[in-house]
Formats: sequence, structure tokens, C-alpha cells
Amino acid sequence: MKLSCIDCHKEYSIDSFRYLCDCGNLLDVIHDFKSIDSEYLKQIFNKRLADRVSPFASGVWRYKELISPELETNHIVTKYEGNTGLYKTEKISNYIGNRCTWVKAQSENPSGSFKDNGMTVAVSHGYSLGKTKFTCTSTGNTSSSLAMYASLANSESYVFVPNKNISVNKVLQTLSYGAKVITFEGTYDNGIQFLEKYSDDLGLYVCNSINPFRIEGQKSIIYEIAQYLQWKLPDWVIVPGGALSNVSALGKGLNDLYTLGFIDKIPRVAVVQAEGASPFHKMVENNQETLIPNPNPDTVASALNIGDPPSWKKGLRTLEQTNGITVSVTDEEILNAKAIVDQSGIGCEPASASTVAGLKKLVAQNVIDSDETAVCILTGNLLKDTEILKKYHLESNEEAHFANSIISAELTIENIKKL
Ligand SMILES: Cc1ncc(COP(=O)(O)O)c(C=O)c1O
Ligand SMILES: N[C@@H](CCOP(=O)(O)O)C(=O)O
Repeated sequence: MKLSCIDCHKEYSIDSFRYLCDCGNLLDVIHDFKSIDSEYLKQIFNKRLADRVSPFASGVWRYKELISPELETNHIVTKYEGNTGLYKTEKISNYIGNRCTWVKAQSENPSGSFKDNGMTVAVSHGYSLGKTKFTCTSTGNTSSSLAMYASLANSESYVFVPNKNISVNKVLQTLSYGAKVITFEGTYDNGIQFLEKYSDDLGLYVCNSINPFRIEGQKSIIYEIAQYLQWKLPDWVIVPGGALSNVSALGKGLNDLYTLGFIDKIPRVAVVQAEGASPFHKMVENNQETLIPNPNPDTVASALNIGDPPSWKKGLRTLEQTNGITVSVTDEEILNAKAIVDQSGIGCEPASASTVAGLKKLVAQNVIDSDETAVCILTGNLLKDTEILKKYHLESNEEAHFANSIISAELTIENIKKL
């Protein structure tokens, strides 16, 4: 295992931590899979599904050989993350207009979001190097996940959160796990710039998705979907796009599965961005050579309030590998899709619902056929943002098409029968 620059391909050892190349670009973890026997490994992965107590019971560490083969098992910091549900519901399929839609509920992770798949690997890597002070900047999910794993590792976490447009619940969750929370004027993008400049001087191990070990962990999401579906993936995988760690990990994971012969066809990837924070979609749509940051990202899906996604080059690589596409959706489309996901009994936060809204749009535009198979990744839990729920259901306006409100009634049998 080594690190390699995504741009100039300069190589670095994994024994000391770095996430940026001397040329300023991000790094990839490169594996040597030459000695892997895929059929044997498949059997091991299947056997581990029955495990409940070893680190391999985790839906991430089940695939250790493809994620971090050299890490000593006693350095693994895990909360049995992954192992999340893959569902098909009539309500969601009818809403989208596609009969074959799966949703993968990463919202069922221990801290309530997909971040846990990557964070367990980043924190374990830091822990194996003897680090005890971890950091991130965050709109709230990354910080909750980091705070949880840092505490599990008996270590400290320092998190930097924007002082507006983020969910209070997520900040409270972060605080509760024991993190030191610093708020600042600005966005996630300003936080990343600060950490890139000063984290070394502060002696802090960075756990944002610029950390290549985070991406290795997040590959497990597509491994797990493939394993649950007997190594036959749907035609499309739909992911939300913020900092672009999901799409980056997806491309890397698909490449692993295909190269090793676990799957014989690579699905196409669609990245969905919120209209008010869609620099990646604009770059792709307009055939621009480089991403033009949006200094004022603004969407109701606060987890997507990112104007300068650090992983855009990795994201673009995934689109190239998978004949992928991008699309943007309005806040209204996101909230309506979210109401459907919630009322289907699965539930998610707004950023996650962008995938359902995006797939609906792509089916309506005939970009995706109504009988092609697809999986939407639901990245975060319904309860991550209760302010939005209050606004949508209790202060609902005409735009909230699928709002469901509280009914106040005197408790008589006649009144309840009328409902
Ligand atoms: C719930 C949720 N969904 C989606 C995203 C966006 O994913 P990515 O940053 O990997 O593009 C984030 C944060 O980044 C998130 O917290
Ligand atoms: N939504 C994210 C922002 C992106 O964070 P990163 O982990 O990809 O750096 C959050 O929850 O903070």
C-alpha cells in the first residue's frame, strides 16, 4: 500500500500521514491486489456476514483486504458501522417512476450518516500512527462521526463548524460525543482552507474527506451493495454531491470490484447537486476544464452547502470511468422527495433525498429508462435536521406538496373515526 498523487503521480509511504502532494493535489491510496484470490475472498466476505463481535462484523472491516490490508487488527476503531439496509418500496418507486429503484440507507450507521464508513478507517489509521488529536471542519455529519470515533479511541477531537446554515441537532450530537467545537464565520470551504494551512502546526490529524483513508472506507458502501445483490449491481448508482467524497469513493470501489472480477459490468453513476450549491454540475454541464467555486453556496440541504468541493478531480475521474452524469435539483424538489422517503418508512435528511429527486428528474427527462435498475444512496438520518421537519410539516406552505401535519382533536370516538 502506498499513496500516490492523483495528478503528478508522485508516491509517498503510508507510514507518515499526509493528504496533499507537494504539487498541491490530493492523494490516493494505491493497493497491490496482485496476490488476491477473488473467489476465496468472496467466501471470506460471505462467512463474515454471520460474525457479530470481531472487527470483521463491521460492514467496512468485512472488506479489510480491499481497504487497509496492512493495518493491525488491534488498531481498528469500530462501532460495527455499515451493515445498512437495502430497500425497495412501492412509494418511492411510484414517485420516481422507476420500478427498479433500491435505496441504501447509510442513515442507519451508528452516528446516523455514511461518514462512519470512512471515519472508522481514518481514525484507525491515525490511531495506528499514535495520533491522539483528530480534527475536521464540518456541516455536522463529519463532525458527529469523528467525535464518536475519537471518543471510542480515547482521543480528542477538535471540530470547526460554520456559525450558520447548519443543523443544530448535528452540532449537539458532536458536542455530546465530547468534541471541542469551534464555530466560525464562513463556510465548510473556509474551514478546509484553514486546516490545510494550519493542522500540521496544531498537531491535528485531519479527518475530512481530503484524507485518502476516508475514501478507502467509503468504498465499502458499494462493496456491500454488490455483496447483498450477489455481485450484480444495478444499472445506475445515484449519489448526492457536496464535497464529492461519495462519488470519489464509488469510482474507486467500482474499479476494485471490476478489476478483481467481483462484478462483470460497471454501473453508470449520477451525481445530484442542489441547485444553489452545484459548481461540479455546472462544470460538467458547461464542459469547463476546471471547477469554478461558488463563494456563496446556499441550499436547504445544509450538508450540501459546499461551494469549492476539494475532491472534484477524483469525482470527475469517476464520471469518466463510469460514463457518469450530473444533474441539479431545486430545494423544493429535495424537500418533496424527502417527504416521500420519510413516508415510505425509511426516512432521510434533505441532502440524501436529492438522490431520489435527481433520479425522478432523470427518468422524466428519459435520460434513465423507467425499467433500468438503480440504487439511490441515502446518506443521512431523518432526525439529523428537525428544524427542516418543523418548517415543512408544521409551518408548511403551498410548495410543501407532501407535507403531513399534526391534527388537533378533542378525544372522542366520533372525531377519530372521521380522520
Ligand atoms: C448527509 C450528507 N449527504 C451528502 C453529503 C455530500 O456528500 P459528499 O461530500 O461526499 O459529496 C454530505 C456531506 O458531505 C452529507 O452529510
Ligand atoms: N456534509 C459534510 C461536509 C463534507 O465533509 P467531508 O467529510 O467530505 O470533508 C459534513 O458533514 O461535514
